[in-house]
Amino acid sequence: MSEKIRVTPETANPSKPLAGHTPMMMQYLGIKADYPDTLVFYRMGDFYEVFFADAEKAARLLDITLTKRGQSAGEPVVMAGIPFHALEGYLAKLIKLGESVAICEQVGDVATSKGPVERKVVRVVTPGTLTDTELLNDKTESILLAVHQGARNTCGLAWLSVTQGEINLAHCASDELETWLARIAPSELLYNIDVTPAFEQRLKAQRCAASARPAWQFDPALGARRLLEQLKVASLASWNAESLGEAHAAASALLGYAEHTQGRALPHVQGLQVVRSGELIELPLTTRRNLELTQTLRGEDSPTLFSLLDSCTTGMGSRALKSWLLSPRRDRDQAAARLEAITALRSGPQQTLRARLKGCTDVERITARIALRQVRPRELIALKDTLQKTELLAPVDTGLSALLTKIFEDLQPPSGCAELLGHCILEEPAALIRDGGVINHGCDAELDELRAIQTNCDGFLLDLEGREKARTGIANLRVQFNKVHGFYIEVTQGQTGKVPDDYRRRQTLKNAERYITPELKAFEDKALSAQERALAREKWLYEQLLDQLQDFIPALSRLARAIASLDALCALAERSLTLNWAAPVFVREPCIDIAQGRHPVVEARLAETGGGSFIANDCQLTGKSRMQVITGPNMGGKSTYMRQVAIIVLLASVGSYVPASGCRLGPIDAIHTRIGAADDVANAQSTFMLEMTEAAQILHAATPHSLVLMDEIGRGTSTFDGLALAGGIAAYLHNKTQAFTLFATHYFELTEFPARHHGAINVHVSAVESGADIVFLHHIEPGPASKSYGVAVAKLAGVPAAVVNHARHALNALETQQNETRAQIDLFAPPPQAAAPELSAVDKALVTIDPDALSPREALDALYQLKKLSAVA
Ligand SMILES: Nc1ncnc2c1ncn2[C@@H]1O[C@H](COP(=O)(O)OP(=O)(O)OP(=O)(O)O)[C@@H](O)[C@H]1O
Repeated sequence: MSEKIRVTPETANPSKPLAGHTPMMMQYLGIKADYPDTLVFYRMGDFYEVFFADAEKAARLLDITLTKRGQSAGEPVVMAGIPFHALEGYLAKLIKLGESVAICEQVGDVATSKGPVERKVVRVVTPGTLTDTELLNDKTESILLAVHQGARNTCGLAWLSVTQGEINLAHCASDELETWLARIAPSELLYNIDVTPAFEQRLKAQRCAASARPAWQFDPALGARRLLEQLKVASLASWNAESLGEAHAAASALLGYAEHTQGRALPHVQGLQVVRSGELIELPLTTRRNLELTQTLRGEDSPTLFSLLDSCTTGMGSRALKSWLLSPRRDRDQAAARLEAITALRSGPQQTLRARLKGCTDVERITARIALRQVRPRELIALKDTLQKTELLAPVDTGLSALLTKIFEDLQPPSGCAELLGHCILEEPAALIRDGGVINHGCDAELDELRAIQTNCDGFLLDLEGREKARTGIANLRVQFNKVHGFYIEVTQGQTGKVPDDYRRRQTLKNAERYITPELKAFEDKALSAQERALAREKWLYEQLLDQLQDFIPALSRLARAIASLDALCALAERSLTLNWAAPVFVREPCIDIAQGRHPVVEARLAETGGGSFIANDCQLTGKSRMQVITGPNMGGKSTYMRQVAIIVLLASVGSYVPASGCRLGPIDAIHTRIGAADDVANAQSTFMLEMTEAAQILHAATPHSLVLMDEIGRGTSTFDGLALAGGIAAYLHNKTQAFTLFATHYFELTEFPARHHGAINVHVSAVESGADIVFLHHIEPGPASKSYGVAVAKLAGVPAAVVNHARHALNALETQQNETRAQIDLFAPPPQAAAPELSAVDKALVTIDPDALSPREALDALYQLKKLSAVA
């Protein structure tokens, strides 16, 4: 019965006058006017309905049927609906598509209301403010970010995950915005409607939902006030956050929007963190992508560095580990503390602890849901079990680790919380409080009594039946119940003469009469209302329990953080043991000194597929020898080697053990990568343009403390162009930037670079020829590669023999020709100074004139002479 229905402009536009609409449509349109850009799900009985333009959109996105019913203001009402119990599934689909949904529930009393029952939007579900377990990914935060475009090319940022308890603030230069967005990875972002079109364009280019909010919401003074109220403090001084006016403006919009979506304040958000440029090691988006930190180049979750590392037993641990991996700090205090903790855990306790952590519920998200009063009964039981479990997480031998000592201090479950939950909630409660069957027996006398009435019902009726049979002498008398008529005593027609006076007729059937007595009526009133009253009582008691639980929120948040950190540290300890990793050593002098390093993901894949063992390689970059020019055949292992160096540097900076037999690491401020080239068609950038844009960004941003990976720069254009550019870029990195650089290239000419640049050396990946075939040894050796083996690799790849033969002949011919005509080109010579231009006749004449030695007459002559010369020129 799907019928294609068009929405007329009249009904599509809810701002039109409401006159002429049915009362219900008036109510709907009134609510919709407050949510013009959001799908409104309007509760009607067992369905959520969407109307008019929303209905068209929902029908299209959700593949549900569009229908037309009745009339309102002379127009058919176009609508689509979903059953209320299937809400989660439809929400998940819409959120994935970047849509937001306002959930409008019936809040008034159906029995007493005149006209449509009162309805209200109770929450707005948006991609960046998710709290439902079913909609959230266990291992990823859903982050809401507000961006404020400030004066003088600065931006204020404020972000949070509604299921965490912390607000983050930052200021950044406008041109660093994309780097920050890559780091924060928001699911939804908000910006001031008054931003410049160019700025808006940059925000919209992000792959997340972005919406413009009214300018007044980005008010610094309002933001500062909101922060103080939220954190319940008198000043932001202890975070050094007083002067971050632009971030305050962003925080104002952020908190306003988050509260608006939840329909209430966020009492669990009580932490603040100020993230400052320069505190973190830069990991630009290209680096995250190229190193496949959390996503493969094809956009999958595995195999990545994170999927390899993440042996956490809880979602909280996985999320903490991911955030550690993506935000290593430049100062190494945090990394050193983690390293110390991992070392202590490796010596034994990690196994016991991991076994005990297994099965811990998501305390962090449940805590947020308690604060937002959305928690479900079964989550509370899971929380109780976890609290009892954490009591078992007695401090292990923490060695000298201050971090572990602190974690064990915070692991104490809040006293009385588990007991309260055990006392109040049934061990196996119903899924939703609205169904009843949640509150424990013995928790509330009134509820127990109401439940007793229901339980004792059968006994009472049997007893009454027995007594009435004896009183009336009617042997086949029955006491029964049906939904329409309630309780009754049924007497067959032949026996009605024996019925006593206090029997009142309720219903006459063909063969029987049905009666009620005062005693049965009194019981009926009590029994029927008992069920309803018990349900209402349970709901009320649940609300009371939520009130009581609010006091535990700070302690529960602390506990959640402690479990998350312990789990992440245990996972890193386990990985280091299983994968045979070593502890890095931090040193002050500039260096990246790796002994027998491996690429952990390639190594794991080789082990999995039985593809042979991984060949470990050293890498030494020091203050004096900062650049390696890496040559060797395709498939030889250049990219793998470069990536493994970056991954080892990153892991060490996070505080993890590393896949090597040893690693000494000096200070690092960034990891830049320029690897591979895929056309960014979406942004209309050609391969070469993209390559040069990325290279330019690196040349501007890198410092002597940065690690730079350059893989085959210049190959996107003609050989000469590419070679010349590659040479220029290498020289700039070597002379100006002085970053630690791994420079892989197929241009053999670049192997001459180290001869002219004292900070660079040649290395190559080894391969040997056996007949016409090639064997890769994947070993990094000093010196340049002797040849490129491109044709041999093509043969290996299955290129037809005829093509390979043709190529081999052509190659020989080309090499001979080149040797004969090779002119010595000095690729790395500085560009010549522009030759001094020749002097013009006027200039030459001017040189001969000495104004102080001329008489007025001579000066006039000279002037005429100059005019004449300039006319000739
Ligand atoms: N050290 C190693 N030990 C074992 N196998 C390796 C090693 N390095 C690389 N390999 C294997 O060789 C394959 C090719 O490596 P890689 O992509 O690094 O080569 P490449 O020299 O960068 O090639 P190209 O120049 O074509 O990009 C890898 O997928 C991996 O399977």
